[in-house]
Amino acid sequence: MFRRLINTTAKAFFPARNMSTSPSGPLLKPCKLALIQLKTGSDKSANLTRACEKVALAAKAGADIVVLPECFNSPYGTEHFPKYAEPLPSLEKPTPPDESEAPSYHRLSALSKEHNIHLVAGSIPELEPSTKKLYNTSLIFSPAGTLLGKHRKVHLFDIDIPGKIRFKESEVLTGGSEPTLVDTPFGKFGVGICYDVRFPELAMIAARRGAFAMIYPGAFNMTTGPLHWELLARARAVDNQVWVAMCSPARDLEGTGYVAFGESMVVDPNGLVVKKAGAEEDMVVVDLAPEKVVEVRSGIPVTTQRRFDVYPDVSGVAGSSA
Ligand SMILES: O=C(O)CCC(=O)C(=O)O
Repeated sequence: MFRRLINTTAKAFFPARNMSTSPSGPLLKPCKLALIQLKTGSDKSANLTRACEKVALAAKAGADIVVLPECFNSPYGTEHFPKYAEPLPSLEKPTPPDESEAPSYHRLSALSKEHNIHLVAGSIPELEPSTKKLYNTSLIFSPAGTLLGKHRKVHLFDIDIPGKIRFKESEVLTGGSEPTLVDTPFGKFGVGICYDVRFPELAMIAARRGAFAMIYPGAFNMTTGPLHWELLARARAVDNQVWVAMCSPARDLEGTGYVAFGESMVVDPNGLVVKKAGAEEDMVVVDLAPEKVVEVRSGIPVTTQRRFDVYPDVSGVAGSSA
């Protein structure tokens, strides 16, 4: 039953037209990727303005794809999500609500268009007007400012480590129900949000459907950040022989709220950290070379050695080349 559900979801989400991979590999041309490790506060408009300024700098540095962190337009906390949430369009219903209702959407769309970049716009709290449900949502824009993808965080961050950290997103949020794969002229990439990185399936599904990278806006904390942030990024990269990008807010030890870990990073398809930020506001810029995925997969050919006769293929494309 579980297997059937996954396969159905994956097939529904990744239509056949998205299934081919170029003979040259999943990254079709050189790509400059920039992660903005942003300092955020409680003023939504100020957060957006700061994000716009930093994205402009990334574009000036030649970035093709720019990534913002999880919950970059609000403080991170269940008490804040309802107050900051906005209705957002979807691929199925692309007409956006008015600017007064969805200011973040309009500013981010204009931003990607102004700088002619692909923008993985971190995540923001979303209100679904028809159900009144709230989601933690990443919008992905094309250089024309159109919506290319929308990822609703699938795995909600519900943890309790006594004496260290308790967080329960499910008190107010609903989990998304689809993996996300975005098609661009560079090739395809998958998107997950923060806690999603702990679940290898989303990255496996994306990689086996032809992705060259997984991009995770995230906001780990001072307990699980040192434990697992880098380990998980490297694990997803080496499992799938793809690039992995993790983009965090800056660490703010002076505030009174949730303290994000920082250390945004890009990991290569060999699982090596190529570049990593510290705790402060920063920008990580990395050139992704098209030959890297091909080279790593040809040297260690796990992508062709899988045994789907022994275990199921969660991507629903057994026999695929990734
Ligand atoms: O998985 C973790 O340790 C942190 C996850 C998290 O902070 C989040 O999902 O927002």
